[in-house]
Amino acid sequence: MTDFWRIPVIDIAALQQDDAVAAGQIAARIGRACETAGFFYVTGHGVPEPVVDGVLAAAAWFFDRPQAERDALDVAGSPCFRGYVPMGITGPGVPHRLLEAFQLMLDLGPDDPDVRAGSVMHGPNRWPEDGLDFRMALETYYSAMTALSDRLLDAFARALGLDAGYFRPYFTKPLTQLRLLHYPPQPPDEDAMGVEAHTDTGAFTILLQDASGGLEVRNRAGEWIAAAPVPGSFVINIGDMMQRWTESRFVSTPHRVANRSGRDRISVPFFANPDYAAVITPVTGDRTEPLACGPYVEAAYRAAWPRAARTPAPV
Ligand SMILES: O=C(O)CCC(=O)C(=O)O
Ligand SMILES: [Fe+2]
Repeated sequence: MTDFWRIPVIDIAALQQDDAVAAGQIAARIGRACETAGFFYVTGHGVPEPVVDGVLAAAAWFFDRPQAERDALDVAGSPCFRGYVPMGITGPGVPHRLLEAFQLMLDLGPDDPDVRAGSVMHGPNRWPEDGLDFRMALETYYSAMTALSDRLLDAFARALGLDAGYFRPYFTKPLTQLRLLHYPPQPPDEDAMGVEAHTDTGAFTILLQDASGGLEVRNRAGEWIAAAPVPGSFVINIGDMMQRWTESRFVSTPHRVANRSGRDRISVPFFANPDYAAVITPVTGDRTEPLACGPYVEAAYRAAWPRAARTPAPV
């Protein structure tokens, strides 16, 4: 497998035009990036700047609220992993993290069939009391990311030699999660990380990072490659599920964050996950067991936020 020492920047503007040849060329570049680094930047993505600025401003507003207000939205009070995750709260065996978060998924009311059935992955989002602008900024951003993720899914499919729409039916009521992350400035002598080395669980991630820097990606030689902020871009990375879906043709690469910028860092990952009911069988062969998406993502969420889901795990 080829190693990498830089993370490619790919202008995907042509994916939005009606030019199959150009789209094919972009898809091929994306495919090569997914096979080597498992990480790439996109520019020319068409997400309006005010939408991006809006979500960063919303995050700054939220993390500036009094601690008591943030705590009122604690994910521990949510039956479905939505809300605020205070600093340092992680699963068993995971070291303290210099990170707090706000997270949401599809916003589903009591009449939704999955909510009625008691699913811990489906339910309502939680919002601060005077947070109408906050909510609008996040919902607008979530829609923009959904549209971008559809275009990326089509590019992944083309890169794999599949029909462009191959992945779409797996993402009709997706378990996709949006998180706002706040990394306070890290004391130089503090050896805790914002996020320690890990791979992402789901299909793929669209990450917005502010100008602080601090994200690093591990190449196969074990060196940490900085994913420095590129203005106007998003960082895309392949997750474990897409690695499995492609029988490791696309790679899920370890990465970590330490905020040594001396100021607060905000990032906004959008974790694209298929539907609860989706069953993933490898696109390139049949050597791997099918994977039931819902239980897999649910198990990862239960491990990450053990206080959040009061409903007992399915047996
Ligand atoms: O904040 C970042 O830049 C990356 C965060 C991350 O890797 C994650 O939340 O999975
Ligand atoms: Fe990650």
